[in-house]
Amino acid sequence: MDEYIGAIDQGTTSTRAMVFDHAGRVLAQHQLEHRQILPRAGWVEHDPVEIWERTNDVAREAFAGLRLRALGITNQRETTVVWDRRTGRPYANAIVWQDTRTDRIVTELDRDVRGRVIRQRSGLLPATYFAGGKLQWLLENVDGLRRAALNGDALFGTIDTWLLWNLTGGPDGGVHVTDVTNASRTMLMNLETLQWDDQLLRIFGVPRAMLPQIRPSSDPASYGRTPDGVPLTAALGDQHAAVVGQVCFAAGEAKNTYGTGNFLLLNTGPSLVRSSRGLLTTVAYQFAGQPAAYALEGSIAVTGSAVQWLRDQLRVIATAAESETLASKVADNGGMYFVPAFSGLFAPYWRPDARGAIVGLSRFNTDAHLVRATLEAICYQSRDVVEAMQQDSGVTLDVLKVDGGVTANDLCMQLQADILGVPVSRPRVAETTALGAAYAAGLATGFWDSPDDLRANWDESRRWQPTWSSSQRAEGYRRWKMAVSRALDWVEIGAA
Ligand SMILES: Nc1ncnc2c1ncn2[C@@H]1O[C@H](COP(=O)(O)OP(=O)(O)O)[C@@H](O)[C@H]1O
Ligand SMILES: O=P(O)(O)OC[C@H](O)CO
Repeated sequence: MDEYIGAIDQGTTSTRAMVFDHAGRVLAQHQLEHRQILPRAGWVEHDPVEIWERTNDVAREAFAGLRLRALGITNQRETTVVWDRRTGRPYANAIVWQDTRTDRIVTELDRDVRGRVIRQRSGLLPATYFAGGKLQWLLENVDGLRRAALNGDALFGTIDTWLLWNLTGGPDGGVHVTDVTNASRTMLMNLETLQWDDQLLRIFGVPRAMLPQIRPSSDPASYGRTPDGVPLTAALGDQHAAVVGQVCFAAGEAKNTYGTGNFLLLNTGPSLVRSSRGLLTTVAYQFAGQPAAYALEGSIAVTGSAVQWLRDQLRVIATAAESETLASKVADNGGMYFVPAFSGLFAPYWRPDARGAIVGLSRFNTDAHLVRATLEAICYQSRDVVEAMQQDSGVTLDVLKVDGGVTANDLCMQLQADILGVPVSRPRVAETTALGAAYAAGLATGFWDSPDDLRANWDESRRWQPTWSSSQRAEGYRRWKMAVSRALDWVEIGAA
């Protein structure tokens, strides 16, 4: 019987299980959404038990009848779970990466020397986005949690850790591990030693006893086996998995993933590049027995989720795909710009005080202009991070490799090429996140021999060339920057 590699991709909006063959082709897949719990303005939660159940459901469907040589896990990053090691019950809902309840915590940290320590040691910056502040909030607000953490009963994990612990037996001996890419998003790991950092743990008041062990992203020995005996040989954050899936193994190679948010990562090789323009330094991946590869990252909080907002809250479209048909009815944005700063603005601005703004409205505007402005906002935000990345790294992109759910939208990809002035290239398998987790798992078991083996699997399905004149591009970007300035200084952090 032939053998394949399985992947579980636990994303912000849905969970997918996929099976790949040696050529990187998809053999089977199944996907299920889970609830977005929005208890207050700015709060976003997931039910960890629901996520675990969805994971089981999609795995059962996709893996049925197929023999798996190994399984890789990839996940939404930063989302924070705490649970009881004796029962497996979460102490609270998971706090999702988009949640802004920690804005006061991080704003205070940035006012003194602690902000500098966080930047220097973790490669990140004080922001609501990362796990450290979320864990501090839980320790301060959930009754009995700090005591349970100190005596070793409470465990912390990002979603990789939560799934791996459950997959390997839960209260009956489940492994409590994370990988180096997920750990690099907590504000608790030292980016040079790749270990938890005592000074960072002190800043956030986090007891060491609740933390998982940090392991390489691809490793035959780190992650145990599923109840069916399939070796779990890889775990990595979804954006890092997409770097692997897009075979960006050389320094200077980059990809942009368009999902709930957008995440542009540039591989910088074994050297750690620090940004002076609002990008993050992060671990790209680490294969067992090798040094880590680092990346510069531009994270954008709201892109595909703005399309979801049009669908679910405003109801101007019935499906995400309809955004393309409606936006195609108009030739341009009709003067309208939409800055979807629902969680403040992430890279390169890092402004928790920003909120969504629609500007330039006149009576002429229609729902089609709003939808087109939403697609343009996805692309303008990407241009902001590309500009910062090119200046910080000295690398000039001659093509942008893209993937993720939004890249199904051909109009949006054409707009991206027009707004950037650079061709945009989509691979045959746009599910590069799951593919990257499968690659990392397969490399650990010898299913693939080396990263070079994987390059041969990458194949372009479509390329978009820029069509706008340079003056049109410059004028559009100038207006976008004006729109961004209108979205700032809205939330008065610290005001009662
Ligand atoms: N045709 C489309 N046009 C625009 N956005 C789309 C389209 N199809 C899906 N999306 C958006 O893509 C996102 C889902 O992409 P996906 O890569 O599955 O995200 P995630 O991994 O964050 O769950 C959703 O936010 C959805 O609104
Ligand atoms: O689940 P996605 O694809 O929206 O990715 C979320 C990111 O990992 C958040 O940092």
